[in-house]
Amino acid sequence: METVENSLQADLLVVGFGKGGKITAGTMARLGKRVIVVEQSPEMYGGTCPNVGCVPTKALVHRSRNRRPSDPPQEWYERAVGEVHAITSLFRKGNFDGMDGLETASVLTGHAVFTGPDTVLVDTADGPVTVRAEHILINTGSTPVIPDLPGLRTSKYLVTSTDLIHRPELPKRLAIVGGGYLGIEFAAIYRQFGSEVTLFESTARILDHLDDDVQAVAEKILVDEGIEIVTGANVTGVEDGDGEAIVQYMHDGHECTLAVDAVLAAAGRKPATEGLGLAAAGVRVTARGAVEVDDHLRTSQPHIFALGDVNGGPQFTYVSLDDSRIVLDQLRGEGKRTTTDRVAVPRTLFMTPPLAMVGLTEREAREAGHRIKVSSQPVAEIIAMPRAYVVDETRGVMKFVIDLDTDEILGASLLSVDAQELINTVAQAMRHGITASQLGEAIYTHPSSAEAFNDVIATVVRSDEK
Ligand SMILES: Cc1cc2nc3c(=O)[nH]c(=O)nc-3n(C[C@H](O)[C@H](O)[C@H](O)COP(=O)(O)OP(=O)(O)OC[C@H]3O[C@@H](n4cnc5c(N)ncnc54)[C@H](O)[C@@H]3O)c2cc1C
Ligand SMILES: NC(=O)c1ccc[n+]([C@@H]2O[C@H](COP(=O)([O-])OP(=O)(O)OC[C@H]3O[C@@H](n4cnc5c(N)ncnc54)[C@H](O)[C@@H]3O)[C@@H](O)[C@H]2O)c1
Repeated sequence: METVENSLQADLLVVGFGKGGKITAGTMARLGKRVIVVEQSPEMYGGTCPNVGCVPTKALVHRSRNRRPSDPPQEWYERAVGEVHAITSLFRKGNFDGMDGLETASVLTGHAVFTGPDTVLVDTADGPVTVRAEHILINTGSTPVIPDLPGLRTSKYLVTSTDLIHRPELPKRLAIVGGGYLGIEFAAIYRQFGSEVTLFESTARILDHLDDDVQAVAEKILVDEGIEIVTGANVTGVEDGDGEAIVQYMHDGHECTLAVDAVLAAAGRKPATEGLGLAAAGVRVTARGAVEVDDHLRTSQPHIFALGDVNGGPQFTYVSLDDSRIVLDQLRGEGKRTTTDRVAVPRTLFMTPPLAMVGLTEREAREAGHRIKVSSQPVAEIIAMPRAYVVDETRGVMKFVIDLDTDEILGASLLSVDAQELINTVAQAMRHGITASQLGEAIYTHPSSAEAFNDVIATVVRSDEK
């Protein structure tokens, strides 16, 4: 790297050590390009996912499920938090070493701000450093939305997901504002560790995008685990009391209150563009605060790209990873790959059992004008899948939405043990035109979860056939 009076010159500068930037940076450095990755926090090498997102939360899901009713909640939780920190430290170090150890790459720790279209000022512990680069990637991720409710933002009981997973004290009573991915996952985790959990969701029901049949099974699992779910909730404020917070809300026309030890904000995450100096770089943002990009993830400045949550796309680690494929195709490939190439992008909400989805729901398929048939079975009734009984997890349902005329798999909702793995097989089938019959009549190992497809796809519960 060429250094002149606290300034550095690079071929590629990555602002934010997220997934997509990391993969692009590593690939370009291995090709001999001079690469600098800037990360504002030494606790965040590798970004959200390995430090405070996917990895620690799924490690907590696992540890919460291992707790027996006789295990003391606080002790068990504190040990789990310690174990999870050991995992994230290992991954963080791996991320730093894996990048900084490359011959032509270095990691610079400090907050970055654009000062021009090709320059960024980094506030490092050793003083400011200016980095100039030919290409720049914005990969700064997202930050939690804290709803603007009276008393919430200033409450000393307010926590973000990051705050909560770092605390060794298990909240005895936890209120969660927002019943999306994060809210439901945290509700399930903390309930299983022994907290009393109340989930407030403003829409009329949780998991509203799901078909009624799957939604009902998922909600029942959460309720049976002891999670209090308040839907159509209008949280009107939070007041700090003596050693507790009082959550105020309207429900069914009544003013209600709930005393809790912590209030988790789980009302979505917004692209991290504030204070980045994007105006100085001539990079436009959308009305929702995301970096504006085209299908190739180029910003309004052609040499600057934005990857991951910051570009306003779906907020998943594997989407940030796929963003890196698009950007790498621009930097060293044919430049053909776009975000519109994506087909059948699966999603998993890690409640227990996990809820995984891909493609269209039954409702969406009908709205799109397909003549369909629906194949579905409760997990407990899938004779071809003894694994559910083997691992003692027979809750859930599997559902496929199939085009009646072409046998194309239009979508699937799998609420079952191993669904986070199974959904990838379904998505791959959808991408490559494998029909429902072919997926349903394939040979699978035994006893496994995939063999459920043999039974479920053959079990047609509804059809538009006249
Ligand atoms: C609790 C939780 C659980 C999740 N679980 C899952 C899951 O199971 N599966 C899944 O696919 N997704 C999950 N997600 C979403 C996933 O973590 C994100 O979509 C993904 O990490 C986004 O990656 P990214 O590449 O956009 O950047 P990030 O990984 O968010 O990295 C951005 C980095 O930029 C740094 N940064 C920001 N501003 C600056 C600046 N000005 N200067 C220098 N550095 C800066 C930040 O410190 C951060 O390290 C979860 C998210 C959360 C919060
Ligand atoms: N397993 C995973 O892949 C996973 C896990 C966690 C988070 N994530 C990602 O992180 C992102 C953020 O997750 P999230 O759950 O915070 O966002 P989300 O957008 O999934 O859900 C937010 C929920 O909060 C509700 N809400 C908003 N304001 C409210 C209010 N004032 N009162 C009550 N409810 C309110 C919304 O109706 C919505 O249901 C998601 O987009 C997701 O992609 C992914």
